[in-house]
Amino acid sequence: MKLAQLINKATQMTPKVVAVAAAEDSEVMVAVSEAVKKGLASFLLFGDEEKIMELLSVNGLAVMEDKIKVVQAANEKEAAALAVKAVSSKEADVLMKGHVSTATILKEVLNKEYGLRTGNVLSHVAAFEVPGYDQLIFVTDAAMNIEPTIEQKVQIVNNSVNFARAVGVEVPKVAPLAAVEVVNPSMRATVDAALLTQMNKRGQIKNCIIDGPLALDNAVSQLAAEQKGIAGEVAGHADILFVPTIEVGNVLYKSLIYFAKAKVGAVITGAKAPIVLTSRADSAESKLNSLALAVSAV
Ligand SMILES: CCCC(=O)OP(=O)(O)O
Repeated sequence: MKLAQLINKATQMTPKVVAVAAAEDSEVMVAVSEAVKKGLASFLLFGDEEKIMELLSVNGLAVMEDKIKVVQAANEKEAAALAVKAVSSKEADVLMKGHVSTATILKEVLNKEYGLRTGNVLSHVAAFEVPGYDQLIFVTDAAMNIEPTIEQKVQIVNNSVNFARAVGVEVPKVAPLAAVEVVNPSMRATVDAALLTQMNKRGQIKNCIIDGPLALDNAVSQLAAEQKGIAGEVAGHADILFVPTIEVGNVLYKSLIYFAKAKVGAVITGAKAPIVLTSRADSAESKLNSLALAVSAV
């Protein structure tokens, strides 16, 4: 499955309404314009009305009653709050981060009064198309959970498995990553990886195959796995790379983009609605890929 195929698939679904927080960003507006032209979604754009109108016209679009509405917000925080409220009141199906920091939008998402919490752990999942690697590879969690407990890790795995299944990977192979492939009691990532593996074997984590700890090389390269004598169904064929901390995930996310020239789409799952959450520095293409992923997962 390629990201372009996901966009095609998403255009065949019932168009969804997306609420964008701080839409006054050129890359966001290119993605919005492409999504409208492809019939992927319609948009509620919250933010600096003057700048948004300017960017709409640069992209050959205007306010259209049924496709694009613009709502003025005084600042990033207000834009985020209004966009979140639009989703919680069911005016919109999907929330999208515009030119606002991850912390600001997530604070509104977690607001007790009007936020999008469900009682589950919310977590970030990114789908990468890496040149030279012939399948989509998912990374979780690069943006939300800092240093999750084992209970949170179980929910993060479940969120990523549900998401991968929603976009077409029926039984995802999950590699909990660590620096080594054996359990070392002084390396928490290896202990938690072994627990996740055993919980999967005993049916406590379903709909996927988990095997770890694995290092990144033997999770994604059969050759590396063979050279290190690592066998199993996941080694060399991982669909989901489960990272132990946000630092590992964020560095892996940005390394894949800047060094490996990967394409990406990314969302937050586990909330009442999918949340498109890419880096502010990500391209319009990444934002469009993320919209397609979010629409496919609603
Ligand atoms: C991986 C997406 C979260 C992130 O790092 O966002 P910013 O680069 O906008 O801080």
